[in-house]
Amino acid sequence: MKNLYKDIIINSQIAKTQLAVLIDPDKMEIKNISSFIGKVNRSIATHIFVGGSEVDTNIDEQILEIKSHTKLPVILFPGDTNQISPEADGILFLSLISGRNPDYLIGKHVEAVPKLSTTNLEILPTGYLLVENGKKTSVEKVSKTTPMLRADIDLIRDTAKAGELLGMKLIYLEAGSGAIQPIDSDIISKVKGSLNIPLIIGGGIKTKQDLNNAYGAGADIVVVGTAFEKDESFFEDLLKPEFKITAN
Ligand SMILES: CC(C)=CCC/C(C)=C/CC/C(C)=C/CC/C(C)=C/COP(=O)(O)OP(=O)(O)O
Ligand SMILES: O=P(O)(O)OC[C@@H](O)CO
Ligand SMILES: [Mg+2]
Repeated sequence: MKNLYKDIIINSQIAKTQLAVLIDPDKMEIKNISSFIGKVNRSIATHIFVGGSEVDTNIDEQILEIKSHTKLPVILFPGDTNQISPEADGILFLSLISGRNPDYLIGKHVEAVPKLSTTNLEILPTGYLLVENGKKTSVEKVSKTTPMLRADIDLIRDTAKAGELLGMKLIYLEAGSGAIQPIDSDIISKVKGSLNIPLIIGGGIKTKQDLNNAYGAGADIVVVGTAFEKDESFFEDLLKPEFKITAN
């Protein structure tokens, strides 16, 4: 049994860099998992997230294959209830608090309960906020919600804080998969400044500079998916132990 949340808190307290590699099961062939995970293992990655806005693949089989090649924790990042797998270690139990679609605020969660009750997944209640990035994202389409405006920083901060006050254990600021502009540093630092729980940042992070900006502004965990899908050589920039975060 892993202590996923406890470890995230400890790592945040000791300022250990936490990087989650996002695997979208529809974009990963089972035969390529072993080599991909080899690269993940040699990098500074601390977590593997598995999920997508829409997924058709047999996710159990993929997770078993991932777990046979790594000791890193595997956490579900589900766009829907069909992505719940008992083979993972935990699940980001996302509530899309930037939107006002009841299905994504509480509906899917009620639906998920019977499935979750037959698993040992560690549940990580997560307030999930979608912020505009310059193009329409899959999450926006699937959830039929509007992202928050980048200029509405105080509203983003207050929405994240409301999530914490409701008892959520993590806040995830999402620019959207393949975002043109990742979440701005000033949004990250303002949100982080008001929170007492860890902050996850994702969407459009594709360079070391983007990573440094996010960590420097206060991200506890950064999520990278598309950049590795497009070019696995990005892992070479993130090899341990050489990689060091340089805060701005
Ligand atoms: C409670 C359960 C089981 C599910 C929660 C359902 C909720 C509220 C989801 C939040 C909204 C949502 C659709 C999140 C998806 C997050 C995700 C994994 C995005 C990654 O998107 P990609 O699938 O990579 O998009 P592209 O295909 O465009 O790259
Ligand atoms: O695919 P990228 O752009 O890295 O985004 C990761 C994640 O935040 C998407 O939901
Ligand atoms: Mg994607």
